[in-house]
Amino acid sequence: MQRTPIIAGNWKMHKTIQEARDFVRAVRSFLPGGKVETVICAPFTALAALVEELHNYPAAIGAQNVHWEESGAYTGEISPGMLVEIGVKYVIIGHSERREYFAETDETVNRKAKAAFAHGLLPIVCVGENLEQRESGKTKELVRDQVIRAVEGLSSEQAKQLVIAYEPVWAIGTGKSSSAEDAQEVIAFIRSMVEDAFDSQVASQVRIQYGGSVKPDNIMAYLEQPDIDGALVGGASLAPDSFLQLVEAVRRQ
Ligand SMILES: O=C(CO)COP(=O)(O)O
Repeated sequence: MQRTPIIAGNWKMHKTIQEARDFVRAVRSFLPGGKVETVICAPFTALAALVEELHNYPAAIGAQNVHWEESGAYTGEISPGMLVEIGVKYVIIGHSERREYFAETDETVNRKAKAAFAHGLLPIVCVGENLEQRESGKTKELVRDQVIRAVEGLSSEQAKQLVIAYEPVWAIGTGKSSSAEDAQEVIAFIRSMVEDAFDSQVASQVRIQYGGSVKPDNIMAYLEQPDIDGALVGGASLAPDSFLQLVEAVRRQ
């Protein structure tokens, strides 16, 4: 089963609407279609403008969070239907920054993933260990729990469309990326967890990215690994040049 690699920029809390427009105007005519899927995950305020700017260009837009309810007394939250209404296709769920600073749990990740699928949004579910967990040899145990709990109750059809991002917390924004071999080992393990939870067909179709200090000069090493289907990129997705270099690396793969 050939999986289309997916390169996603996670802008986190960066870029005003105008900055977002300037960015995509600089990159959009260089985006390849077909062999690579390009996604930009932007702050809520910039999403509608990005959808408009990228109309007829080969890139999808993602949000960085979503609530599981469709409406209600949830001050400050955004529902799946609201994102779909403006043309958003993906949503990052369970990023380690949300788990750490905003009390995201495996349970809320699961609720959000189910709600996203129910409304036609595709989740990019983030998992990954922190330094202490890694140093005490708990990486696989932790990642297994996060994956199994995230996919609970999803149908096989939904699970096939899932994107999982393996992002070791100690590698995020630190410049200390995981070695490609270590990332491959954990990502192959995640794929085997998906097989246990569903079946081998689902496991061969689910796309699993690496994230954590990915840059144009190290992305190739990850892409050469058999189970790594692209990258979720923070810092290096913020400048048009480095973003395009990352996309180009995936296209050439
Ligand atoms: O958190 C990340 C993507 O979601 C990774 O961030 P950096 O690429 O800046 O390390």
